[in-house]
Amino acid sequence: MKAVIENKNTLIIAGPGAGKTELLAQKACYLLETNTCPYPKKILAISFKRDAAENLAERVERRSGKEISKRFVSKTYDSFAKQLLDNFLYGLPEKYRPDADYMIAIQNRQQNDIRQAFNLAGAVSILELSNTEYNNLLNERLIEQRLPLNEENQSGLIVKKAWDILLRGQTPDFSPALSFQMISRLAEYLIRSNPLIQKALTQTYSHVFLDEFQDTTDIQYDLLRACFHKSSSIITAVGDNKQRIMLWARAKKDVFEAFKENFSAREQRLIMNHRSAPRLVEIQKLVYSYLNDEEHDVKTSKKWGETDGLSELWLFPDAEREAEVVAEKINSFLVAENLKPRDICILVKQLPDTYGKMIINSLKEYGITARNEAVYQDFLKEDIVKLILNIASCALDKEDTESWIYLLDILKIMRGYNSSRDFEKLNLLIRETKEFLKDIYRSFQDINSKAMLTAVIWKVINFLNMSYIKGFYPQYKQGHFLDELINKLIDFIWNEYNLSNEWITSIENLKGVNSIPIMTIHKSKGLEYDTVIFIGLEDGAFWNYIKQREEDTCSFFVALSRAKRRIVFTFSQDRKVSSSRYTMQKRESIKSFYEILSRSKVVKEIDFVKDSK
Ligand SMILES: Nc1ncnc2c1ncn2[C@@H]1O[C@H](COP(=O)(O)OP(=O)(O)OP(=O)(O)O)[C@@H](O)[C@H]1O
Repeated sequence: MKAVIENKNTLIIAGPGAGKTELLAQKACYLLETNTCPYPKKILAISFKRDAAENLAERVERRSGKEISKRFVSKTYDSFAKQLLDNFLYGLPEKYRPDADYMIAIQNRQQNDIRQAFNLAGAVSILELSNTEYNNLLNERLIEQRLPLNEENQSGLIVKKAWDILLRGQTPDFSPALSFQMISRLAEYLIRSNPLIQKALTQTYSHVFLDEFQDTTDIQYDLLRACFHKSSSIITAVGDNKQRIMLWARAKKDVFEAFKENFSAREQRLIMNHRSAPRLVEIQKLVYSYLNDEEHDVKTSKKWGETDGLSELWLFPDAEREAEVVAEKINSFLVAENLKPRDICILVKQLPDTYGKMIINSLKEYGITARNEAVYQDFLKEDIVKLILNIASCALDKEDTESWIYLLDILKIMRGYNSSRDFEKLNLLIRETKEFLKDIYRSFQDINSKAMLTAVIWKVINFLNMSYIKGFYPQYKQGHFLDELINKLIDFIWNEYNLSNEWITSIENLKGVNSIPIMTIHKSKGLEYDTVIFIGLEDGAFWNYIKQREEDTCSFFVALSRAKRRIVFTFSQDRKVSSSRYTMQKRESIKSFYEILSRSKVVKEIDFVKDSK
């Protein structure tokens, strides 16, 4: 409770399942309902992933209602930085002002865009480097320095020239493209050069929440400092340094210490684990002390009995046998234990398609679907995707009241209607929407081609009205992102329809209601499942363990701590991983993980190798 009502800059450090996210939700409700965040000021919450930002906003809305929670603004770091840049583009000095139509350079494309920009900038000597050195250098060099860049030496000039090309493009065919890291650098420079924007920001947000603070990068930290250092905004950061698995993505190693010092933040600790059953917490404690040295007393929730929690290690001769057994066991979890597909998660260190392929096929024999969630995770959290899918759901299924309420709430706010005043308008809106949904229902029945599905989706968008959409969701104002999302949505729905031949099922399957998610540990951060099956606790999966022992152990910890009641690890003696020529798997370099499992005395080993002989 103390952490909820504390009204000073605070750093809350706590382990997995301690309720860090929950605490932020409770704190938001407390601040808004008691007017400690005085009207019309707002709370800004910044998370790393879209689903985390969304999850937090939903928790606040459920408790305090839609009206009050309008003053709770939950964003990702990327969207926060991008919105600052887009809203105040002209506040940037001309030299660093991007073309207003810049595109987002993402993942593989980012590497190519940046490489091309450097090539165009004439970095001939850099071209002699190896591919990895080259990419590292380019990715680092562009963003390592605060702006403006030092242009006094030759290499600084090349970096600046590459920035110029990425900011404004180069004729004939190189379009302006910025990575999110570049956007954050620009946003930070913008705030630093415009004290009035910084003032407006701190006057808008009386409180700022930072989730998963251990993953904050140096660039994001710079941006936070530029925005809120020495301001009246009160910051609450929550995190766990044992879940620090983003060092490869430039997470700032000393971010806790820096925050305490720069923002005079007080540290508080939570010692509960509300999530995991006691036996699983026993294993977590051992990993914790392996990472930490300090003894740590974690309390578990009273909802569990003392001996609750199951952990098993399954050993296999090869990945085929592994797939058979995993599918058979999952089937029995669903049937005998009455679990739902979304109660189970298949986790992998990386390459979900490679590690999950055979399991997906074996599960099909039981009529169970599993899918690589990376493809859908962020996409399904996009506002426009959720809205269109909800419209499709309530058009196709009259009983779906949840989607109907969701849709009506958004339409009301989009059109600026007030529930207690605009009675007539609201009635008309309800009638119009019902008619429209009937029409959409009929249109769905006639669809027999992708072109017809496209026409129906556009009918929905036109009903919503493009300018209302862009007004309501400012993230879609700039660039081609909205069009890309709509095209992708049409592709996905059409694929699902070709598999099930039934519209309601297609929409449900796309939402993932009926499938078991397969994901990497990175993607599982902040999530929780009754049962977690970690596939491939092998040297091959932790191939860089020797060089990044601490980060990999943190990954192991994150995987372990996603489970509420049961965690299973698999080891297969033979597994083909596409990037390697060798198929024999070992568990020598990660033997400390196995020692921890064995020392905990709660992990049951089941040897399917013997069974197979
Ligand atoms: N005070 C509480 N009482 C009961 N249950 C709680 C409480 N706080 C959190 N929980 C529940 O415990 C689980 C974990 O909470 P939450 O996701 O907030 O933890 P976290 O500290 O953010 O975890 P992680 O760092 O592992 O992602 C959730 O199911 C949540 O609903």
